[in-house]
Amino acid sequence: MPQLRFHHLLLLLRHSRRPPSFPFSSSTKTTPLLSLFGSTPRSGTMAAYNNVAEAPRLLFRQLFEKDSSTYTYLLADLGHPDKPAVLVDPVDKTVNRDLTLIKELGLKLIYAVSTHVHADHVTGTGMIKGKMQGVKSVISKASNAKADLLVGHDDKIYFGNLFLEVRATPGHTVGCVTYVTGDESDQPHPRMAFTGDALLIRGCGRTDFQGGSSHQLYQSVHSQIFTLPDDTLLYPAHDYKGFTVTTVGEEMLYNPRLTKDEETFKSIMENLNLAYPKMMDVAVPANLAGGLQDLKTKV
Ligand SMILES: N[C@@H](CCC(=O)N[C@@H](CSS)C(=O)NCC(=O)O)C(=O)O
Ligand SMILES: [Fe+2]
Repeated sequence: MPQLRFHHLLLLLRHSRRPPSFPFSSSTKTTPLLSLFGSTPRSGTMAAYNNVAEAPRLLFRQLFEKDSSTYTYLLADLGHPDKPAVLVDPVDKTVNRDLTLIKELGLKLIYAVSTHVHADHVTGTGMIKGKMQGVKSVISKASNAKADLLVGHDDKIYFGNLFLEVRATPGHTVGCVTYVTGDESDQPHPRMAFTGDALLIRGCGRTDFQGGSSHQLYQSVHSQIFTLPDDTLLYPAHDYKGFTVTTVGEEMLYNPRLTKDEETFKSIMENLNLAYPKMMDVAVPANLAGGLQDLKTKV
């Protein structure tokens, strides 16, 4: 590694300023994107840079449940003294793993949030409430499910100075919502959207049960997700092909269903011929009731 000189540092700082499309702050403070996601800089250059940068504010983890191929997302505001955290779409089978991680990271879980009434697995929200005091479950009012907080379009769910903005995206189910990250701190981060099953990577949720409608889903994605900035990171509730993340720009170019006109989309959706999820008869009633509560096993 060549010796780092003062003008190299200046160059690094200039090139790492946030792109103009990053939302939520007019601050010109520098924030290295790598460190936002917890990566440890290894090179001397990055270490030197890190010495002059602030600690990342947003903690983000993508967690996976293999039987239902479900993603659970952990977000926390590390800039707040309590480190308040939110879990999006926890699964009953992986609640212990998730709560252990939350404890190890010293976070205070305040919300366990669902994107919709899942048909393929039982939500972990009810179980979490029984295991960790003070956690509130959240789902959309339109889902007709039980939870502590019933949210609607444009509501904001705050954790510290960060929040999730609720966007109604019905079509896979009547009550589906997408949660979009927002920030009232002076440290901007890339915008992220948790799309549930409204938008899957190079796909979308099926529309053949739970009040599904291919017309509604098409309108929801085009009006509420494809209108976000192109560089918005999209995180779905499931992936069956090994993908982890996509962007609005990428899906608007390459989604094989949602790039078509609405009539073609409807015809694709009518001909998916998917078997019903194996857990559907157990999962839907349990999730409408807020998830099964198992108070016996504590982490
Ligand atoms: N085989 C799985 C269920 C697969 C499935 O139906 N996935 C849903 C999301 S969970 S409600 C879906 O919308 N899939 C769309 C697609 O194109 O795959 C099981 O038995 O659990
Ligand atoms: Fe679903």
